[in-house]
Amino acid sequence: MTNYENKIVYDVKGLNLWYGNDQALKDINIKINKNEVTAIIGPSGCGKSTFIKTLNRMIENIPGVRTTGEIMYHGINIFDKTMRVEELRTRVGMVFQKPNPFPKSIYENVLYGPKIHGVKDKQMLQEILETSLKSAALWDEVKDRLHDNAYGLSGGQQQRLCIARALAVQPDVILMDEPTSALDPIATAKIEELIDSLKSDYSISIVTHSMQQAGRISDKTAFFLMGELVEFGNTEMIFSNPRDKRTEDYITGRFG
Ligand SMILES: Nc1ncnc2c1ncn2[C@@H]1O[C@H](COP(=O)(O)OP(=O)(O)OP(=O)(O)O)[C@@H](O)[C@H]1O
Repeated sequence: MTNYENKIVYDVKGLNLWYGNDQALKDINIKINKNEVTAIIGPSGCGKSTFIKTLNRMIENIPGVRTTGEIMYHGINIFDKTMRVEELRTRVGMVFQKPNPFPKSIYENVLYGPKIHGVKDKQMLQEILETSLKSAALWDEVKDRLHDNAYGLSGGQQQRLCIARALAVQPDVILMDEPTSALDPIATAKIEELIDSLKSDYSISIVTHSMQQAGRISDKTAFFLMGELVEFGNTEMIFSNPRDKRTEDYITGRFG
């Protein structure tokens, strides 16, 4: 394998997806790299959420969904019978638009996954707790109240807790579906800083409605329109010199 191939986490080939009779993704081909932030942009209803929810097969929870094509994850098609969905979802964590901590303590939220995976050793759990909260830039704010209920945290802190919870099971991909849309500008800036620091260890794909945000934090940008991937490339290029007229119209605010 060349270094280039080693860099690829996802190689999506000819992906189509239908909700019943309605096709929501059309012949998507895209490669998603390690140590990069990939922004998924496009107008409402173009298939952004559908696409990232397909990457960890979360989409299958919705009845009537059908897919064709391949999503190669480190060289293995995630739709193969041999792929264990639980394992895939452990390796590919997800953070949603609205922070969704469990109604439990901060401690229990972070350690929920590791405990389910059978980690019992107290010292190991403590290490996972501390590392995950530090990586999510939340440790200093919560270290003295780890056993307080997560609902007592601010929205931005809850979102960072959800990121810590995702990190605790040692994923290699983090999918984020508009993770800052429910947050104020200061909390948003913190999450953006965090995303930037996390990319040295993870591959991050983020759906965002904010082109400014895509410009600030992503290395690559994928522009979706009506279920198609219209353009994909270096963020700088997409924003300064898009190849497709539809991309240009969208980024210059002519529609969407
Ligand atoms: N559960 C569902 N059942 C049927 N159709 C769905 C379902 N979820 C999404 N769709 C349809 O699939 C298409 C893509 O939706 P999706 O939510 O992926 O778009 P999006 O780009 O993420 O939109 P938004 O920016 O508004 O969140 C839309 O036409 C939507 O109506």
